[in-house]
Amino acid sequence: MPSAYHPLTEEEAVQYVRSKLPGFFPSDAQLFSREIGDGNLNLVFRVVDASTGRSLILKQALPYARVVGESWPLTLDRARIESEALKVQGKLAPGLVPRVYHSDEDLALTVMEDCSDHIILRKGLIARKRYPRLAEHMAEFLARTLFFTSDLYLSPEEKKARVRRFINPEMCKITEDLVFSHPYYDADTNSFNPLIREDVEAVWKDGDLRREVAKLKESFMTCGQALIHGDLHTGSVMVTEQDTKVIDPEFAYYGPMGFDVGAFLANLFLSYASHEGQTADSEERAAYRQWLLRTAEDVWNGFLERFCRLWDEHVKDEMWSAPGYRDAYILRLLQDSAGFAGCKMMRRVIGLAPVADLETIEPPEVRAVAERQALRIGAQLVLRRGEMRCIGDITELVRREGGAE
Ligand SMILES: Nc1ncnc2c1ncn2[C@@H]1O[C@H](COP(=O)(O)OP(=O)(O)O)[C@@H](O)[C@H]1O
Ligand SMILES: CSC[C@H]1O[C@H](OP(=O)(O)O)[C@H](O)[C@@H]1O
Repeated sequence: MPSAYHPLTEEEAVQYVRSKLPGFFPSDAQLFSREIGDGNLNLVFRVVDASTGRSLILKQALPYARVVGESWPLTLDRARIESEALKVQGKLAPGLVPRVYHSDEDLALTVMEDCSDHIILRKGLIARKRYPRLAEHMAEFLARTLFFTSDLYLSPEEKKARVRRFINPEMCKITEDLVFSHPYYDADTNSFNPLIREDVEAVWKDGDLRREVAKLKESFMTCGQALIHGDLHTGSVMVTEQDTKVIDPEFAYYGPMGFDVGAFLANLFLSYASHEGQTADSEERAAYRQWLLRTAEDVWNGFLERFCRLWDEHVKDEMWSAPGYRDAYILRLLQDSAGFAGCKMMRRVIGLAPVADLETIEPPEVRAVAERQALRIGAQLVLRRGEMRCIGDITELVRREGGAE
């Protein structure tokens, strides 16, 4: 750990900002600081000038996982990765991530644009809000960040230099454990609704499912296709009706593109399952579920259109231009996305770090209905990913497996 490192207090966050970003606030401004972090890992301070309302976010990594405590030590290098990834993404997808004002490797922190006029997408989805521009923005973010960081665009030398910069072994290990291993056996970290124990035990005994998840785990560990966000769930996206910001890329590394696409789709499908479990008016609930699936389709179709356009404009390598290669690449990406989406759904039902979409459903009997749906959808996405030919096949599967029991 760098000797200068210590976790800041709210007061120290103010002093830090005054000394390192002297022009940001007037020197006589009265600054207020509050720690607002609600994620699993880090401190997040919001510093505000009360008289003008001008503000910023200072995010600092702790040397352990906040959600567990000091017994789970964690690399501070994730703050460097997050800062660098935000800068790369900000260049490739301008306006779709918070601007970085300042980074400090010794204190493991990033000072960035305050997006507090946005809300965390997961909260919006729980409240059944619709976001008309979300699909377009996510399609743009995914297409541009994945295409321009891959071998399709970069020279082999530049690509490998970037792979080196974004080696992120400790954060990848968390995903390898929590997404691809622990949910598939009786691991200590698992935590699930006791009412679905039979369904969870069926997952643990399902040899076909475990074999297919093992293949996806191998792909996560070995396929360095592009600089991926690495944790693109709906808690990592902040929204207004008109705007979208992707935050929190501390899990970024060179991995399979389908892991990002799949993560986002998975969280729309988790929301889909969660609205089955709610007790609100059924017509409104059904209409909202349709909006979620339409959004998933629009994300993929928007992504596909942009990705193909970028391919046609920028791909120069003789071999990447071989007949049928682009279509084969995209089909594999769709099928990978389906498989990764399945894993990301099952981990949120069985493993550590559940999602509020499901966790907040009361009583537990109603929650269990939604959780079983999520498990069924997740398992079928993994098992049948090779049959998926277009996004409609995926949403059809979600509709079928997400029906009443
Ligand atoms: N740039 C930002 N602007 C406004 N709020 C933010 C910003 N970054 C993070 N937050 C708030 O802090 C919370 C935790 O941030 P996040 O980056 O997800 O932390 P963690 O890595 O611990 O999960 C978010 O849910 C959001 O409420
Ligand atoms: C102990 S880390 C668990 C879990 O938390 C991360 O999410 P976030 O930082 O957005 O809260 C990530 O999904 C990890 O798998």
